[in-house]
Amino acid sequence: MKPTYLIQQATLVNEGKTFVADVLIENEKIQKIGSIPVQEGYQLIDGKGKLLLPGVIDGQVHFRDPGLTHKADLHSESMAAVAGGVTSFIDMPNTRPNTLTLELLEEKYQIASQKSVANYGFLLGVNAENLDEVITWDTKKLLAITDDGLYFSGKGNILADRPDMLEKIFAANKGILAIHSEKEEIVEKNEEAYREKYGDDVPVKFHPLIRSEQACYEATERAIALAKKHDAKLHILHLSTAKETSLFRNDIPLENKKITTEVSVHHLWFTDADYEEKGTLIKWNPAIKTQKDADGLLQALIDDRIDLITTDHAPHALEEKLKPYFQSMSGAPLVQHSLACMLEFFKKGKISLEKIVEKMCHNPAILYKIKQRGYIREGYFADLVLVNMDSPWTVSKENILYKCGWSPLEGTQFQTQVEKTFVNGNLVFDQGDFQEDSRGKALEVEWEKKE
Ligand SMILES: NC(=O)N[C@@H](CC(=O)O)C(=O)O
Repeated sequence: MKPTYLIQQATLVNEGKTFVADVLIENEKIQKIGSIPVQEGYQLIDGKGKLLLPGVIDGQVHFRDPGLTHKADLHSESMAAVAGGVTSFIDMPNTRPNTLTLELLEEKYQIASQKSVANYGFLLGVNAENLDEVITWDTKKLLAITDDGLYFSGKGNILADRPDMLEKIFAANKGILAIHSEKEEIVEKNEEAYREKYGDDVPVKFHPLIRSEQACYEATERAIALAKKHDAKLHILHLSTAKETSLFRNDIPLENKKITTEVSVHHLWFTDADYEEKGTLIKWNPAIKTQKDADGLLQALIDDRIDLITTDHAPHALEEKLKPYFQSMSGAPLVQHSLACMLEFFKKGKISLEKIVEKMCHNPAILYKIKQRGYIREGYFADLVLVNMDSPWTVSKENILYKCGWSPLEGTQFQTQVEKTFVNGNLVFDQGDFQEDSRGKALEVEWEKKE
C-alpha cells in the first residue's frame, strides 16, 4: 500500500490562479483539494510558504536510449528530470536505431517501463524511408510524428527542406507533425562561406549567422503556408528568432489552434554574448541568437503566440562538445534546470507564475491530448512539485545528475529549489533523495475524442 499524503497549506498555482489549499494524494491520484481534516495514517507534508505546481511536462527531450547510452539513458535523465520538477517527458526519435517503425516505438515504451522514474511518451520519426507508410497509419493514436534530429541523407535533408514531403503528410492530415524548422540549403551556403574564411575552426560566435534568422524564418513561413493550404496540424519545435513569432496567432485558444509552436529554455536564457565564455557548450540547433531574439521570444510566450516551453534536452559527452566548430555536436542538457530557469525569470519580474505553469504544464497536455495530467485537479494523476521559492543554490558538478556530467549552467546561482516531486502519487524525489526503483507510466493520448 502506498502512503496517503496530505500536503498542507501549500500555495497552488493552477489554471491561472494562485491560492492556498491542502491537497490529498491517495494511490496514484489527487483525491481532494481544499481544506482537508487530518486523519490517522496520513503522511503530513508541510507546504506552508511553498509553491505547489503541476509536474512539468517537457514536450521535447533527447534521452538517447536506446543506442546512444554513452551520452544519457532513460534512467539517468528521468532522475535528473524529477529532481528538476519534470514529471513527464516526450522523447525524440533520433535514438539508434531511429524510431521509424511502430515496433521500434513500442520497444522504446518497453525500455522506459523498465528504466524511467518519470512518465514517458515517444514521438515516431518520419523521413524519406518511411514516409509512404506513415501517411497510411492512423497517427492520431500517437502523440505526434516528427523529423527532429533525423537529418536524413545528404542535401536538403530535413522536412523543412522538402515541401513535397510536407505536402504529402499534410494531405494525409492525421495527428500532429512536429518539425525542426531551418532551411539547410541556406545553412550549408553559410557554412561554406565561413569555412572558406576560417577553415575547420570557425569561431562559434558565428553559429547564429550560419544557422541564421533567414534560415529559420523562411523554413517556418513555408511550412506554415503548406499546413494552412491543407488545413493540417503543424507544430514548430524550438523557435529561436523574434521574427518568426509574427507567423503565429494569439487570437484563438490552443485547443482550436492547428499551427502551434514552442520555445526551448536555452533560447530564452542564453544570447550570442555568451558564446565568448561558454563556447561550443552552448552550440545548439537552431542556434542561440541575439538578446533581441530572447526578449522577443519571451514576449511572444507572454502574448500567447508561443504555446509551450520545452528544453530540447540534448546531452552529449563533453569530449563530443569540446571540438572545433564543425565537429562539435549540437545540443546540451537542460531538463534538470528548466523550471529553475523559468522561476528565475519570475523572480526578476519578467513572467508570471501562472504563465510559467500554463506553458510548462497545462499546454503540453492540451497540445498532445495527454489524459489526466498537466493540472492540479481532483481525479487527475498526482504529478506534483513542491518548490521552495527562497533557497539559493549553485549548479555544479556535484549536483548535476545528467549522465554526461556537465551543464552549460555550471556556476549559475538559482534562487528557487525543487523540494519534492510526486509522480503518479509516488514521492520520487525528496530533498535530494530518490525512490530510484519507482517507475513512471506511458502518457496516454485522448485520441478517441472527436475533433
Ligand atoms: N537541438 C540540437 O542541437 N540537437 C539535437 C537534435 C535536434 O533537436 O535537432 C540532438 O539530438 O542533439
